[in-house]
Amino acid sequence: MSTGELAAAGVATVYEARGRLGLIDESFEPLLPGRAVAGPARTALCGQDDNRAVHEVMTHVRPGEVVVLTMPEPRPVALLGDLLATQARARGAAAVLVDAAVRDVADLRELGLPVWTRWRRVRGAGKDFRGAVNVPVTIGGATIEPGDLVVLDDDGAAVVPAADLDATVRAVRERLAKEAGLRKRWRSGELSYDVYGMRAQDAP
Ligand SMILES: O=C([O-])CC(=O)C(=O)O
Ligand SMILES: [Mg+2]
Repeated sequence: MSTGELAAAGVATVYEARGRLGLIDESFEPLLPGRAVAGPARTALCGQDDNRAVHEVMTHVRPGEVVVLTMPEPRPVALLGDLLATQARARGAAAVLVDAAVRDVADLRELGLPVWTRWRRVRGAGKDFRGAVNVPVTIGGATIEPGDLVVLDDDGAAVVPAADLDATVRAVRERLAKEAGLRKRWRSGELSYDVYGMRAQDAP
């Protein structure tokens, strides 16, 4: 399976298939709604309100990666705008996940690189603190190690540890098959309330 298969399955399915693990439990706005992406994480933990580490992490980005940006206390400060995103795009990044703000939103959309962000805000970041790149980061209660698979869609974001990828792929395929079977039944008019025995249980 390709990471594309996990992207197509979607965040909710990947999370459920893993037994409700790996949810990045935070609200993100997809600047390009409708896009679904999965790719290995390339991480930067910025200094507080500072994006020097974003400049540095661009030197590491490889094609297909999801660039993950955070800072010690996420705040609506713009870590990324069109100039930095243009570098990510040129290096072949699949997406950027920003646990802070972005700006130049119209240009980011024009660029076509899908960006998920916690806030849109113009307030600029400093360039004074090195921060750290290629380190584990924690976002929305989930720890993302560099190289872990990050899945993004209109629902939000989830992470799959690199070591769990094969097992996750199997579990996702099973879940998709199960959901396809259920969808067929619900389409034909059957009701989960009956099929799952809830009506019988709730009967007086
Ligand atoms: O320069 C910055 O700090 C962020 C920005 O607006 C850009 O990348 O275009
Ligand atoms: Mg800018």
